[in-house]
Amino acid sequence: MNTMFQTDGGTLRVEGLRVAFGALVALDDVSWEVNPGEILGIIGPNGAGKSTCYNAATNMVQRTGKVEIDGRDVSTMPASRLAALGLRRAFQQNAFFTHLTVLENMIAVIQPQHGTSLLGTILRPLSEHRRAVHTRQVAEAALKNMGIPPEFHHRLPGEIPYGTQRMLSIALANGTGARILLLDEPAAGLGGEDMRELCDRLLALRAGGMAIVVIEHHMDLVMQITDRIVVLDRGRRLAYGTPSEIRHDPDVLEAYLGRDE
Ligand SMILES: Nc1ncnc2c1ncn2[C@@H]1O[C@H](COP(=O)(O)OP(=O)(O)OP(=O)(O)O)[C@@H](O)[C@H]1O
Repeated sequence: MNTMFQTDGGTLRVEGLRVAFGALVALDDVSWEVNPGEILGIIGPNGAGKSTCYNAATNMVQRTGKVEIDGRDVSTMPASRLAALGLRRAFQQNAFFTHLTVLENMIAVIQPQHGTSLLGTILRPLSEHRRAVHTRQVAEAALKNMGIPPEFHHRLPGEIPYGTQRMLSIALANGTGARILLLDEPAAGLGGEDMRELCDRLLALRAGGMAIVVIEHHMDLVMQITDRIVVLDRGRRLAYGTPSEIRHDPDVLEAYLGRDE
């Protein structure tokens, strides 16, 4: 196994999440957890509350309920500090700096941990130069780990194939130091070969110890790679279990899997 994938994964646990937008209860008493080396799937019909779950878990929306990382209550911690604890989120829309190359995007993301400073460049130019070279190497390795080959590193994100763009958005969320990754429909718009590539990469991240949560509409992918699944329906947790348990759950079959979507 590629040791670059090794990570000190974390445990994210949410308990009794509740979010209301006026009279609409978008999330009602929802609990789940994901541990190092696990993939948790969140599924449900449109409007079931999946994205709101992420917003609630990352303290980006007003809610009640509890969020814990490694047993520590982080319910009131700002989203930026959660990122420093290793909780990272990749959005469904590929969010890149469109005028920077693929490599520059990666460097921008990892700069806080590995980067150079203006003052340092003026006062200690040689050591800052070494740091810049090191940052670039770390960025190149992070891109290669997500299957983004060197020939794309100097292109703009909009110029690389769509499947590779999806990998780039995961690589950027991962950056360095990610321990828990929240992915929003990572397979959206992907074809067969790209889908297989995505599965392989996610399984490699899991094998390296990362805790991963995926919101996903592609049932094949969810059933294939997840350890546990949360099924949401109209803001409530309809079922929670292994793929096999979910596949045979009568409530799930009736409410979601049985529908033509
Ligand atoms: N900021 C908001 N203000 C008002 N209502 C909202 C807001 N965000 C979400 N909702 C509502 O909350 C419910 C849950 O939305 P959410 O986006 O979490 O669903 P979802 O399961 O992610 O759906 P999809 O699969 O379509 O992305 C929906 O009824 C949605 O319209």
